[in-house]
Amino acid sequence: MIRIGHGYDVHAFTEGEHLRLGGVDIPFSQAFKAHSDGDVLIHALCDALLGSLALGDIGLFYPDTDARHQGRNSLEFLHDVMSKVRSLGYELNNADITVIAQAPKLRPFIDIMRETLATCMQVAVTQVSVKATTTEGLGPMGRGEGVAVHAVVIVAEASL
Ligand SMILES: Nc1ccn([C@@H]2O[C@H](COP(=O)(O)O)[C@@H](O)[C@H]2O)c(=O)n1
Ligand SMILES: C[C@@]1(CO)OP(=O)(O)OP(=O)(O)OC[C@H]1O
Repeated sequence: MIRIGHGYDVHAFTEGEHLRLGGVDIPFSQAFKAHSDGDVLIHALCDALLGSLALGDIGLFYPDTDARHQGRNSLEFLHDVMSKVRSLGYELNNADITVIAQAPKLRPFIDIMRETLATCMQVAVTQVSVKATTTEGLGPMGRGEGVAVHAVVIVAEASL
């Protein structure tokens, strides 16, 4: 059986010197406001993986009321979520992720994000797509108030 999952997350900007996106530190004039490291891309990806198996969402497993998650590297959430997926007998077929950000320009960082995510999930880099788009200046992302991410995954039952 194959199953599809979708995840969506938004984080606002606050003072800082880089953005953590897809497990990569991207130089920028601001950072993400969050309880963890604020990696909005990984949060959306975790929600897509959890959603694909109707397991709930990231806040259910890693609540922002738990001090253990304060400042935590979101790659650890992703690694743990993939373990849950595999423990139920599923493997990731592919993930397609769209980052909505007016700035910074993400193109130079796309491939290292793909490699970082693929390594964390123990899949091939060809199974992980990351794309970026602006909103042509429209809305909160267009005004540079933060970043939104959509993630879609297909998971498939692992063959015996
Ligand atoms: N933060 C971003 C946003 C976009 N890109 C790249 O630019 C292309 C054009 O973006 P539009 O929003 O004008 O369609 C887009 O396809 C991305 O390749 C980017 O690198 N970083
Ligand atoms: C990741 C968690 C936990 O540290 O906090 P944040 O980094 O604030 O991220 P968010 O996507 O708002 O919610 C999930 C939280 O449980």
